[in-house]
Amino acid sequence: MSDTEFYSTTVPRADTDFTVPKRYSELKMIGRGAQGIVCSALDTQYGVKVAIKKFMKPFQTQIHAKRAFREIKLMQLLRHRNIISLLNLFTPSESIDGFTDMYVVMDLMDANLCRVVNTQLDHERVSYLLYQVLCAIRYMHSAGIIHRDLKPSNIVVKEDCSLKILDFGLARNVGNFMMTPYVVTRYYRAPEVILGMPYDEKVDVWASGCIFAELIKGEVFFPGSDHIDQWHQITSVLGTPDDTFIDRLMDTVKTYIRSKPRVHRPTWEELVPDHLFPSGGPNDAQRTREGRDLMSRMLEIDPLKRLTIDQCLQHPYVRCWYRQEEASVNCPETYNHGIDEVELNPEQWKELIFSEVTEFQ
Ligand SMILES: CNC(=O)CN1CCC(Nc2nccc(-c3cnc4ccccn34)n2)CC1
Repeated sequence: MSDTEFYSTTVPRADTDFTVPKRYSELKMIGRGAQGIVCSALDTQYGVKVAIKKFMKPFQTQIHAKRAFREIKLMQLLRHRNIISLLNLFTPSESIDGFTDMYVVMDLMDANLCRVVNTQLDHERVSYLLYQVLCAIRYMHSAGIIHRDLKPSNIVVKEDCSLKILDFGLARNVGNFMMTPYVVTRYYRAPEVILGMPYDEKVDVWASGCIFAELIKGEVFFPGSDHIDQWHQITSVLGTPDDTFIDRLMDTVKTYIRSKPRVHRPTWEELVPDHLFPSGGPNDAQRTREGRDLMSRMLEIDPLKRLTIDQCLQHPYVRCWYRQEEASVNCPETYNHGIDEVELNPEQWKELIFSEVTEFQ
């Protein structure tokens, strides 16, 4: 173990203590993720606030271990201003025998996007938030990663409107059942994922479009109560898709959709009328036209008609923020998805994760 001195502190309201290097002080609980408790802390070495997430026995089950290992591998691989970064990774355990807890240190942000969606934001802020989501997703795609589970609760922001994506979505082939009693949010799932069709990067454009619409409307755009209802919400709002899309579906799904009454396609002016958009500014009317146009091209049911991430970034509504270093930079390495397929027993996961933690620097 490095020469770091550790100390244990009980965190108020958290049902566990944190054993961390002395440099981290003033620990306060700020949230509870799927894998563990998160605290804010002061890093006295650099005089900055950080977030520290504790993983308890991350190797206990295949699901927990895969998710923990994938998270620390991806946090090290993806270096982009709009993706949460790994500042430190440690365990107080001196040897693998005593290894139980792992801690991840990240830059601290002020709130997640859920906090922001029901506030009145001007076009400046909405377009800047959307631009940053698109930059983060484009960068992940350049590393060969499709998020597939983008939603406001795993996006965090600061007062200055800077934004970071907190997690890296679903592993490619792991079924999305969750061992923990966490509700899976389907509001942002693309039609092709709901209908079990082949999917690609466009699923993240759909989710970004849903988040954009939610920022404007101030509530979830397609609030499905379950898997099937999610499809009803989408078709009741956007109308039934045309045959070019339905013809590509599996026969059972094709029959089901054709059995439903056709829903007429409303105009986007009807779907998101002017009064939902920011107004009062000198060019708000123009910005509203641009915003509605981009939203309509991101929320195309047929992925073949939906904009690509790069086309979104070139759209007038967000192009005003365009800078090469964030909007067209590519990840130097691609993610090895083999990690998601490997099946190890808890002891092997324990060794793999322990070596990842102790080798971190
Ligand atoms: C609606 N609730 C909030 O906005 C509470 N926020 C959540 C974000 C947090 N800031 C932050 N900054 C960096 C990483 C994480 C974080 C990383 N994982 C989790 C899990 C749950 C809660 C927070 N996190 N969180 C500050 C309090």
